Amino acid sequence: MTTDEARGARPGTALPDGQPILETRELGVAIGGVQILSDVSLSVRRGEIMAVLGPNGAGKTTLFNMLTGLRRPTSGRIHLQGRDITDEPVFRRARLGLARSFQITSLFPSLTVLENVRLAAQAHLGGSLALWRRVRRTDPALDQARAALRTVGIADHADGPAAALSHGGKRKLEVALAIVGNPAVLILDEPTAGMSAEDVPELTEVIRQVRDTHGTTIVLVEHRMDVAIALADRMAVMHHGTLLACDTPDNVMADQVVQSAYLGEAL
Ligand SMILES: Nc1ncnc2c1ncn2[C@@H]1O[C@H](COP(=O)(O)OP(=O)(O)OP(=O)(O)O)[C@@H](O)[C@H]1O
Repeated sequence: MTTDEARGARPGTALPDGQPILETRELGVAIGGVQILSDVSLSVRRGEIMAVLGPNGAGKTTLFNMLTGLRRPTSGRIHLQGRDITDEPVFRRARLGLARSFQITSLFPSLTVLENVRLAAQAHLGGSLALWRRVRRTDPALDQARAALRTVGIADHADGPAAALSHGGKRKLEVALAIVGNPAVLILDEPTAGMSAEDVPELTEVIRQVRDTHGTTIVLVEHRMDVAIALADRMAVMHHGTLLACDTPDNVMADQVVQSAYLGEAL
């Protein structure tokens, strides 16, 4: 474990507010000789919510995969809290403070909601994953799990099976699993995907709560413009594998280049 990792659950908090916490520099990736992403230089400030959006095929998922370590870029670098993480595997990025949303499929459906989050907390704390271990008077993993469930607003469902949660409840559980280690940066891949329109405002409020109560920097990959506008301090618009604009929602919406990129493209 490095000094940064040993410093605790939120490594590198020495950077002041507003400073870049996550940066890509001239990031590119070619797959099978085809350039999928080119020259993406994105700077995410500490404590902001940034939405990455763009039409289908713009390169959002590819960028998400490179930030989280699932895919290696073929050019450019990625920096987290001033440290080059381009070649770091997923688990080391997590230890350095970068968390990503989990898929619903990674839940244990027959375990309770609380047990699911407690397992994630134990993994972060580096302890045993045994559910049957003796219950101690103080269990940091359990405390962290309960706190995460309160933040996302599903504490009332803690003792019920994860499988019994509604779709919206499961999306909140995904957020709880991702925040349980108190990450410095949280990357969410289309957090509202598959949700009914009436459930969306509640989840966007949960995401805002995570930032407001924990100061977590949040990058969400989104293709719903309404969600991005409602949540984001800044929006990064991708188009054909390049970064077209990165600015406040108002400025992005007024940007002629962005408008023409979206004309003729189904959102
Ligand atoms: N493994 C791959 N092999 C070949 N081409 C790929 C691969 N992965 C992605 N692409 C291509 O790269 C481009 C960007 O894809 P990506 O999935 O990143 O876009 P996206 O913005 O996430 O799209 P969507 O909103 O539809 O999910 C697309 O043209 C896609 O076909």
